[in-house]
Amino acid sequence: MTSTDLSADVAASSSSAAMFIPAPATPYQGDIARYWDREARPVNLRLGDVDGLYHHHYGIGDVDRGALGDTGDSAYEKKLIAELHRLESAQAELLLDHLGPIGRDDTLVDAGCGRGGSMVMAHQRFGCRVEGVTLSAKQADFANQRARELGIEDHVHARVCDMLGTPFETGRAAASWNNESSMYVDLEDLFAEHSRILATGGRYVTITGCWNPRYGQPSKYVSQINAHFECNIHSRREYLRAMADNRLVPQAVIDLTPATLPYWELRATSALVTGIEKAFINSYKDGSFQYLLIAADRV
Ligand SMILES: C[S@@+](CC[C@H](N)C(=O)[O-])C[C@H]1O[C@@H](n2cnc3c(N)ncnc32)[C@H](O)[C@@H]1O
Ligand SMILES: CC(C)=CCC/C(C)=C/COP(=O)(O)OP(=O)(O)O
Ligand SMILES: [Mg+2]
Repeated sequence: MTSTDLSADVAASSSSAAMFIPAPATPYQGDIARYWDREARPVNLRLGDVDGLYHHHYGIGDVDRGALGDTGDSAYEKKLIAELHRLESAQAELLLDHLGPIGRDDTLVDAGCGRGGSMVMAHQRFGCRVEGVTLSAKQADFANQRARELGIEDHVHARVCDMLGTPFETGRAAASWNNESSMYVDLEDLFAEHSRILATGGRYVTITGCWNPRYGQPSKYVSQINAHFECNIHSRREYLRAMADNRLVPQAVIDLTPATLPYWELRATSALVTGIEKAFINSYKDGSFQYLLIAADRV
């Protein structure tokens, strides 16, 4: 498969001046586009500055207390930022681990690509082409600028586009994913589109926060997270049902809740707190909210 095979949108360009920005499909999507256009939280930008990989997702894994050193140390906050960033990159590595065997000639699709950190990591690991979509022109510009700086703009490209209606050809993507971006869309519509673009035998992966049906209904903490990000968190049941409806058969379902708690406990001690930390910690601890990885085969 060549890099141009996947995209029917020949007019798309990585140059921001030439970027075609479609009108939002719904008023809600207009709100979300504005939200991410305006977003500039230090907890995201300062972490990205550590090594140039800019993420808008959370971290997993144990905190390396040795690397953090003494809280009284003048370099402590800088080390804390580096540690939070390391855990966020570990999260993206885990997602990439579940994409299956990917060749240099393959194309991957990042649905809701943000500033493009996961796309860069995917290209660096597999040497393949990665196409990202986001509602935010600012984020797409940022991701394309980073790709140019790294000299990988011929392989990594972001565009402003609704993930529910992409310009990608049917049945050509080797793998696709949502990294903390599926809570902005209807899951039946989302998985219908992934199912359309994926090759038969291709792999879909999501890492997401979802409410736990065992708790009963979305807890007050889940409602706080929804309000904070203007999103609509789905239940674990909805994910599995919508996948089954759309020829996506789960191969792995991993509860990452215990693995993400150390990230949140550490972040809550940082000067970069945003105020949402307690809602995540409380909802993970009371069992109303789960951090989940689901990897599914397109059959
Ligand atoms: C929390 S950020 C995650 C970014 C990225 N996946 C990461 O891990 O860094 C959510 C992203 O979803 C995107 N998004 C939300 N709804 C979308 C839609 N309908 N189509 C395309 N992107 C969407 C936003 O523009 C934003 O880039
Ligand atoms: C797991 C859930 C429910 C995620 C909601 C989507 C979201 C906003 C993710 C993190 O983005 P970010 O990195 O911009 O957020 P923050 O500024 O809090 O780090
Ligand atoms: Mg963040």
